[in-house]
Formats: sequence, C-alpha cells, structure tokens
Amino acid sequence: MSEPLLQVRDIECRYDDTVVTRHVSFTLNSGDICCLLGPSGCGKTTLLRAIAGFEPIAAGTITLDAKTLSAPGKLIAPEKRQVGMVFQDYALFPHLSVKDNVAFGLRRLPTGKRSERVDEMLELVGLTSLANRYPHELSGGQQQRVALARALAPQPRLLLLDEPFSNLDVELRRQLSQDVRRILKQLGISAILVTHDQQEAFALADQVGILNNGQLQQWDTPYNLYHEPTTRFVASFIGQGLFLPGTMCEQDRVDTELGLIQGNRAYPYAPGMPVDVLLRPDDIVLDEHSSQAAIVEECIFAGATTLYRLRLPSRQVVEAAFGNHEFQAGEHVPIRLDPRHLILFERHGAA
Ligand SMILES: Nc1ncnc2c1ncn2[C@@H]1O[C@H](COP(=O)(O)OP(=O)(O)OP(=O)(O)O)[C@@H](O)[C@H]1O
Repeated sequence: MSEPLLQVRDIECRYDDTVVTRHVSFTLNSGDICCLLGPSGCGKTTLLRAIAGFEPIAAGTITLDAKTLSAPGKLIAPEKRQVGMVFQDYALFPHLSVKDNVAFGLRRLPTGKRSERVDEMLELVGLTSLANRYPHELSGGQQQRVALARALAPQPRLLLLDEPFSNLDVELRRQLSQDVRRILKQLGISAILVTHDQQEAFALADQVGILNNGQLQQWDTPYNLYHEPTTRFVASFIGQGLFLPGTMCEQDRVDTELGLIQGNRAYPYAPGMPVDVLLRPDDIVLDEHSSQAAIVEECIFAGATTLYRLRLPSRQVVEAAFGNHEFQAGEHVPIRLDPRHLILFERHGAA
C-alpha cells in the first residue's frame, strides 16, 4: 500500500485581492506521478508554485511527509522543502557545463560522492557523452534532460515540472515524457506535472487533476476521467464526446432517440426528467441488423480509425469512431448504442 506523501488541503491562492485557486484538496501517494490539467489561466502554475514554496497560500495547508510546508502566515523556503523543480524554459546556467549544472545542487556532498552522483544522473538521462558541453551546444531535448538530471540529483521527495516539454516538437515530446515516466518510476520519485496537453497527461500520470477556474473538478485516474467524469466540464474537456438528450425512465434507465439505455447505478434524477447522456465515439457501433440509421455529415481520418460526425433523424449530431470501414459524407449507416458507462447530467436550459 502506498503512503500519502503530499497533502494539499483546502488551499486558496491569491494575487493581491484576486483569488485564483479555491478549496483545492488532493493527496499524492509516494511514488505516484500526477498531472494538473486544465485550460489556460485556470491556476495550474499558481498551484504548482504554491507547492514549490514560491507563492504563499491564503487558506488551507500543504504538508509533505506530514510536515507542514505552507499554511496562512507560514511558508517554508523552496530550498528547504526537499522538492525539485523543472521549468518550461529549462533555466540552465549558461556559463556552466552540463556536469556542473547537474552538480549545482550537490555542493554539500564531498567531492567524490558529488561526481559519482553526477555520473549516475547523466547516465540515467542518457547524456554521459555530453558531460563537458555547455547548454548552448545542446538541442532543446538534451537541455531538458540536463534540467531533469539537475532537479533529480539532490534526491528530492517530490519533483514538480511546469510544462517541461512545451518547447519541443510533438515526437520528441512524446518520447521524452515516456523517458521521464520511466526514470521517475525507476527512482520511485513522486512528481506533479503541469500541462495543457491531455494526451501527455494520460500517458504520463497515475492520477490527473482537472482544474477549471481555480477549482479542482476531479482528481482521478485517466480511465475514470474518460469513462466516469463527475462534472459536465470534465466530460466535455476530456476526450471526444457529445451529449445526447434523453428522458429518465426509471432511476437507472434513460430513453433516447437511439433507444433505451441501461445504466449500472441509481442516478439522482427523477423519472420524466430531461437529461443529457454523454456519448463517447466508441459508445456507438455499426450494426447492420439495427433499425436505426444516421447520415454521415463529416469524416475525419485519424489513421487506425476514422471519426464520423453522424446526424440522427432529429438532426442531433453524434460522433462515432469506426475502424476498417470507409463511409462517405451523405451515406446512411446502421448504428446501435453500446455504452459501457452511462454518464448523465441534468439538461441545461431544460424546462
Ligand atoms: N504574478 C501574478 N500576478 C497577478 N495575477 C497573476 C499572476 N500570475 C498569474 N496570475 C493570474 O492568475 C490566474 C492563474 O494563472 P496561472 O499561471 O496559474 O494559470 P495556468 O493554468 O498555469 O495558465 P497557462 O496554462 O496559461 O500557463 C490567471 O488569471 C493569471 O492571469
């Protein structure tokens, strides 16, 4: 069983009188990697900086290993938190070589131990052969590896990464994020990464926190965020999907244009109430025996599958992903609903 490492309890961050994050609470277990994900300006960086000790908090507490790091009126300095940080722009020292950059936080170690640790870190990030180069002689990906090695060298309890791959191209970004996950898991170091790239968050994190307007909407595994979103915001922000109007029949069933859908729980909506059903593209399947047909409005080729925007007889549009089929716009396709998770929200604007 993993132990709780970081506990963020009901914190509020402000810039002067403006509140930017409120009532944020989550727990990060030892060895886990989490991502903070959300639209621009929702407070991700502010939250990360509060955990790092660069911003005070106006309410709540931040504890690491049960030791209080931040509380109103209390702020342990960043260098005393056992927390490492990797920034978006790498922030390497330009006048220091790669190995001196990595050695920077190790001044308290005896010389022999220090160079041993630097060698270990450079090997871990695959940069042993570039130890004597200077930052301007490295590619962006290599600079980011140095920044990672430098942050990991003092063996922090927790590593914080603020959009660390955003200056890199897509392929390198994917590769480096997988390398970072492997390295962190190998060392058993817990980490929090801020990103606005959902694919990156899903590929890297054990848990993802979705922020909107300074509030944590859901803290969960990528699987649950996709299949069991608890708010309408998370449902639309994560993955593809559209809402299909329906009417509650019983506490666990909804009547829709595509037929009755059975859920796996009791929903808090009374029979007769108008609801919106979240449909992911994989909830709609092709079925030549189905009496329900939709018209293809648009096809978006995505390699292994093609995403189809389908118009139902009511003109409602839904999306479906079919592999191994080629339909053209205007074609009629027989479809059936096959949702594994029935996710419902009260319909907006319903009388
Ligand atoms: N130093 C500051 N002084 C005043 N307001 C700030 C300061 N830094 C950020 N803000 C405001 O706080 C809010 C949250 O900013 P923050 O940088 O935490 O968002 P973010 O989610 O990291 O955004 P992005 O994805 O665009 O980097 C924004 O409205 C921003 O304008």
